[in-house]
Amino acid sequence: MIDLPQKFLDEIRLLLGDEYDDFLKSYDKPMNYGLRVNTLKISPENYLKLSGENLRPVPWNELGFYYDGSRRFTKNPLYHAGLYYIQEPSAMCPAHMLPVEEGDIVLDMCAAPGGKSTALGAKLKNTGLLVSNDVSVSRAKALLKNIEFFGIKNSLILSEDPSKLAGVFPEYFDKVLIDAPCSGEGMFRKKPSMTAAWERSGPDYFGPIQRRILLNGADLLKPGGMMVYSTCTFSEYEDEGSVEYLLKHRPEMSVVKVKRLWPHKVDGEGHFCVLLKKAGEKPAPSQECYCPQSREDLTPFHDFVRAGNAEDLFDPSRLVAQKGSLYYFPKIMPEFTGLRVIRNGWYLGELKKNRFEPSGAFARALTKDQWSHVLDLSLEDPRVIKYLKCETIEGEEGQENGWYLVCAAGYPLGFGKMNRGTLKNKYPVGWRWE
Ligand SMILES: C[S@@+](CC[C@H](N)C(=O)[O-])C[C@H]1O[C@@H](n2cnc3c(N)ncnc32)[C@H](O)[C@@H]1O
Repeated sequence: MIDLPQKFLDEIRLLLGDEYDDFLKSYDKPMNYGLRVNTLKISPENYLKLSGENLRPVPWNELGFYYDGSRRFTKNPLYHAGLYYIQEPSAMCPAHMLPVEEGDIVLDMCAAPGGKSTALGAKLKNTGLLVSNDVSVSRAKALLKNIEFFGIKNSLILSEDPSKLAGVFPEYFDKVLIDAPCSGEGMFRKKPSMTAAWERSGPDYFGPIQRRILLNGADLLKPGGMMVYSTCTFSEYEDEGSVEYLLKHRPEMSVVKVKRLWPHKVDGEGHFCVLLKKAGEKPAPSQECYCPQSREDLTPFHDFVRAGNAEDLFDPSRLVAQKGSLYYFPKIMPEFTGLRVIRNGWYLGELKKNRFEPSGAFARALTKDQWSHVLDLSLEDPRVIKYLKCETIEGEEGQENGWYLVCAAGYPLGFGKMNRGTLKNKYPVGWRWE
């Protein structure tokens, strides 16, 4: 049994009344493990077929499944191909609740490490714009990896304080998600060490932070826009209390629906989500495309994509070179000068002297049929793991020299350069299978 703080227990008893004993018993239940399928790459049905897994669905998200925690689903080529994200089942609720539509401009305000951003990106289907922000630079870097792993091309990753964003992008977003920092009461079962953190910084510490972020979120939202506020805590001060504060100070906001997940009622940890709407008529969609042009020579990139028969994928006016790194900007992009940028657009690779080195993110956002030279390995082929471990592998008989898109079961993992039957590995070292 976890040693729960008495003050926490007293508050829960007050909140739950008759259900208090059931709530306490939930701490003896086994933990739930979940994965969420990446629909940018595969449908849930096809994932189950391809993996051969018989997984129980998560009731509140059709893309989510429970799995047996004694098995490591991260040690799987399909995970490395970005086909799913490992996510606690209750945490699948907030992004699912936000009604994102194709073409929307979406902000994920507290995004790292990317559980909700990857879900929002999948909903956008690489249309519109996904701005994923986290105030912590180190956490924003983990977020970047997950965005790239998923094959999301239309993102702007920032690391800023929400008040700064509100100053730069007033009423710019169609949808905003605030998965706020909180006292984490709903995670005590998953991470018992969080009880000590709660004693140091509990609801009284997080409440004012949440209230400030919520006001900024409302100011960032277009009239007619929608916002989800979520926490993984039970505290009424942090949940309903923060929402009440928002409604009082931003009367144009109203509650559409509320969902509370209790661990004694569902197979998942504690979570609170509320969907809010801002009054007013939605303005015409933004057409702004900020693409700072540079004088760098892009010939090596054009040669590279021509050799792969992939030139048509790119509108040259959206190719942006920044000190030798090449990005493809989304169709919609606001001017972001002065903000701390972790990533702008789809990172394609490095322009070296007379040659181009493709990135892992480039490969991940392609489909197998978008590149002419493919080394497609079956899931059982030992070369898959060798490739993911950044080792040199052999190609297939008769494969000519050049850049190959290495795939597992048809899903891109990364690039490699074939030379006389041997493939030089270009898988990013930071993504290496350990
Ligand atoms: C609950 S976590 C977010 C989890 C994330 N949404 C996911 O699904 O992977 C809360 C995040 O808020 C960030 N954070 C803390 N204070 C913040 C602030 N004042 N503004 C923006 N983000 C903040 C933390 O760095 C942390 O990554």
